[in-house]
Amino acid sequence: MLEFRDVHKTYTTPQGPLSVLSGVDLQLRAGESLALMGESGSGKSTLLHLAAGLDLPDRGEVCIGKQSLASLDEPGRARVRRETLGLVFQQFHLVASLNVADNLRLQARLAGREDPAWSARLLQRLGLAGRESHYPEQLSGGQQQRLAIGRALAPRPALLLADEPTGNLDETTAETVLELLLELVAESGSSLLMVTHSLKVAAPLDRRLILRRGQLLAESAESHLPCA
Ligand SMILES: Nc1ncnc2c1ncn2[C@@H]1O[C@H](COP(=O)(O)OP(=O)(O)OP(=O)(O)O)[C@@H](O)[C@H]1O
Repeated sequence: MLEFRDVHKTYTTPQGPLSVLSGVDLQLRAGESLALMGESGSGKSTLLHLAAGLDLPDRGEVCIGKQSLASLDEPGRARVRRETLGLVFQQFHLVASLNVADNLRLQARLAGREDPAWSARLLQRLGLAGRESHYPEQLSGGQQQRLAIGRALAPRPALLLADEPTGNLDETTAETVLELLLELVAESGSSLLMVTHSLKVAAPLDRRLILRRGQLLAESAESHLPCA
């Protein structure tokens, strides 16, 4: 579903080149869920941006399905994002001028895959049935993030990319939102790549990988590393 092959990424900064990823290999199979962990600044968001084709590697290849993202032009990558990916970020990025029902159907409409029965089920499962005509500002933080998750999953994307999706929520709300996210990802049949700082958040996912010094390590390898 998603593959990184020997991916390198270096940013140019006023202080000189900053190498963030140096030889990342990753395979995520259809229906699989993977937590991407690592210290602040280790490159997790960079990796997620490359997976979404929002940025390109300096070396190596990122493929979604059999499609190499670097072989597409920007409109081609935008099409892959629209048709194949769901994105959820720490900030909810809801459209303030659209009500709950219209926010929910936005992504599915853009992907050309509206499914009223699935949308109605999502609304129910998100606890937002009856709130269709409300606007984002009338919802709590947890409700807004549930809506953002529902919007991303409305087209049943092959892959959901989530960057700290519960990072802006209090602990209790975060737990219920995460549980719901995992249930709906399973129902939708999507693969999941989720960035998180939290071992507790990562625990229920199929696999956990840690980004450290530009490379991906299996969770168990972390404890065998020499001191930094
Ligand atoms: N556009 C950019 N130009 C220059 N440096 C960047 C750019 N984007 C990120 N960086 C740097 O690359 C490194 C990795 O950043 P990234 O945001 O991927 O880390 P992260 O693991 O997601 O961090 P956090 O957990 O704090 O969100 C950081 O040192 C950051 O300052």
